[in-house]
Amino acid sequence: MGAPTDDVIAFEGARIVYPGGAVAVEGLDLTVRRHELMVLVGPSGCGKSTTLRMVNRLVELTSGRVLVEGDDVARTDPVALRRRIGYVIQHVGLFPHRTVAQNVGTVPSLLGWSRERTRERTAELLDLVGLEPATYARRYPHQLSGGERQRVGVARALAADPPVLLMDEPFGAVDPIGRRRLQEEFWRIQRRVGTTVIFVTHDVDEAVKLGDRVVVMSKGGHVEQVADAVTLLARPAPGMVTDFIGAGRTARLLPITELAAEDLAEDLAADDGVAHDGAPVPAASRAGSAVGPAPAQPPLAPLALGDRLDAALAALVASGDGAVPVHDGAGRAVGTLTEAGLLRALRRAVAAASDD
Ligand SMILES: Nc1ncnc2c1ncn2[C@@H]1O[C@H](COP(=O)(O)OP(=O)(O)OP(=O)(O)O)[C@@H](O)[C@H]1O
Repeated sequence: MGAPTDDVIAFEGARIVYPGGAVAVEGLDLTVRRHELMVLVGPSGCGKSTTLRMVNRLVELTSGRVLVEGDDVARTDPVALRRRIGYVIQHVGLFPHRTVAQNVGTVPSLLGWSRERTRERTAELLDLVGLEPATYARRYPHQLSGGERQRVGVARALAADPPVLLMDEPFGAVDPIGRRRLQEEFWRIQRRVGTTVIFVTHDVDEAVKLGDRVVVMSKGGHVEQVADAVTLLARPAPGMVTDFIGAGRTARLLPITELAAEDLAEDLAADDGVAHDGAPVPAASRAGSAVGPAPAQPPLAPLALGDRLDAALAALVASGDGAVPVHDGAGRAVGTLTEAGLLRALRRAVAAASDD
């Protein structure tokens, strides 16, 4: 291995010309930092998958270099390289005749881990992706839903604790609700495990939700902009990026911006039927947590500091009077969110991006 560096993956003038002459990636310079979740987003055919596949040598570079942990991949045995790099694709490609546990244990077994260690690791990974080992370990892929298969794919890719994980539209074939859940769970897993990830999608919402940094690509693997999600939405580069992100970009800030104390009205006397004297707010009345048939008069939905602005907007719309009580997460009332407060929060996000 090369010297440790904070750049786990480096593309240096990486160029791919496919047989037949198609220039898929013209010359890419990009680095991915340790523990970073970097998302590549761009229109169909711009070279995202090709970029990913250079890293594990599923395509060979025409010129330039790709370094993984300082090692030039062209000089690394492809089989050894792929054992060090997790790879998750849209149709996850589980082995159909092997159980979930055997699928997850594939790379550990290839690496010669003992049965005991492989079994422990498999159970740990299934837990991590939210699949109860006692229920799922012995099932076969055809006995799983699409979302469960993708979870097994993620568990398999993480099994040998690879420093790098490549994900190519991993949740693309999952229905929208399952997809949102997988995104949230994967995001939490990545924070916890700290694997360096390159994640390919053509979905801007997915990109800004997941990415520490988002790379917007255009045809030929051209990097049009690299930015954190808020900066990308608040200050997209003129031209291709602005067109690609689209007119809804301000609304896209809502699910990735958190409600802060400074967004709340100082006057806490809103007539909302909820005590503002520090009394705990029942968690069951939080937005989105209602179960069963909707009551005729839905309860107000108090928000917590740190809730995302899309939930805040929904609560404001539902409130009818344009004011929603907010608690501090421990149930202590801290103020009221009004429509003006929501706008303040959005402007705060845009202003923070401008400071970068
Ligand atoms: N095996 C191949 N042989 C020849 N050309 C290819 C091959 N694979 C991809 N290409 C071409 O290279 C370009 C980049 O393809 P790539 O799959 O990397 O794009 P992408 O951004 O991932 O697209 P999508 O979002 O549609 O998956 C495209 O013009 C594509 O037609």
